[in-house]
Amino acid sequence: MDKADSNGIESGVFNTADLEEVPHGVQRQATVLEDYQFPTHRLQDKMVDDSKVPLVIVACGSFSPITYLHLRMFEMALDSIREDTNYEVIGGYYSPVSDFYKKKGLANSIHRVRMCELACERTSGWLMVDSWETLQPTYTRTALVLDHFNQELNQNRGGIFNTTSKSKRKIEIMLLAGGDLIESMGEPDVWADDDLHHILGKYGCLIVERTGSDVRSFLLSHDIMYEHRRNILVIKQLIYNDISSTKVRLFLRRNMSVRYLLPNSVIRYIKENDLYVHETEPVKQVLDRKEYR
Ligand SMILES: Nc1ncnc2c1ncn2[C@@H]1O[C@H](COP(=O)(O)OP(=O)(O)OP(=O)(O)O)[C@@H](O)[C@H]1O
Ligand SMILES: NC(=O)c1ccc[n+]([C@@H]2O[C@H](COP(=O)(O)O)[C@@H](O)[C@H]2O)c1
Repeated sequence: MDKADSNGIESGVFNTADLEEVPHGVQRQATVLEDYQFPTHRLQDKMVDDSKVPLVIVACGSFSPITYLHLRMFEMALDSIREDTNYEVIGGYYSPVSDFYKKKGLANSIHRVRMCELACERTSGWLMVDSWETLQPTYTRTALVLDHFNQELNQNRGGIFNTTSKSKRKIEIMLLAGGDLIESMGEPDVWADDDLHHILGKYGCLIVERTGSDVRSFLLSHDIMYEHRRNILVIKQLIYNDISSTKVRLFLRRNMSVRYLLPNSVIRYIKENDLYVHETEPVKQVLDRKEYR
């Protein structure tokens, strides 16, 4: 079997996503904690290649709204992992941040989770959304979000079966993030040092380079990042994609087209629920952000 085919996610096992316009039921997440169940409907339950290390990728963020860039990040990660590592990717999750994060432009989490669900179910064959973070009574730090995934995957499920289904192995978990999120780790009072050691030491990070930012120099300059550099994989964007949720929100407010920036199903959901059009995020602030300079 060709190496590229040895991963279930790439071999077609997961490539069964319907086309966007084909109506079909979309797996829905709980909206209250009592009903919560960890989503596993697209999680590979058995290794394809025992010589590899099983890996689940988790992307934390606002996703207000989710765009094609957020979807592409996972595909770029998959390519880099196949090329440069010995991991077998067995699943990918979005974990939208809770409403307590109180960032500008954050639509209600029920909407953000739903938009991620539509995007995953209608455009991907392997991505899922976990609403656990949004259902917590307070804001949850990213280190604890990764612990939740570890609890679900390794403690509650006991890991993943090897090819013969006779024994189970521990699943590794890595945080997928853009260069800007990583650079925020160098800003004072945003991340606790203990959390950074926990995230980078116990788990690891896949960093998608962002246009105009030099992630490698940043990693070199940051002591904690440098210490854990072997757990960090920098993913080069070979086709630059800089779709911005902030700008999408601005376009919606100005009644401009956002087609081909995000899936049609998400655009339809935004229109149906009248999202973002009445926002008051200052336009100057939107355009002043570092990435637009
Ligand atoms: N242009 C980009 N290149 C690489 N990664 C990106 C880019 N834009 C966003 N990301 C990454 O996507 C993830 C989710 O981002 P998030 O939704 O929190 O912010 P955002 O996409 O910058 O949106 P907003 O405009 O609302 O701040 C983060 O890890 C972020 O670093
Ligand atoms: N201390 C922390 O755990 C910490 C700090 C900043 C951002 N984050 C996370 O990063 C993600 C993106 O945040 P921003 O949109 O602010 O870049 C969110 O999921 C947020 O929870 C975590």
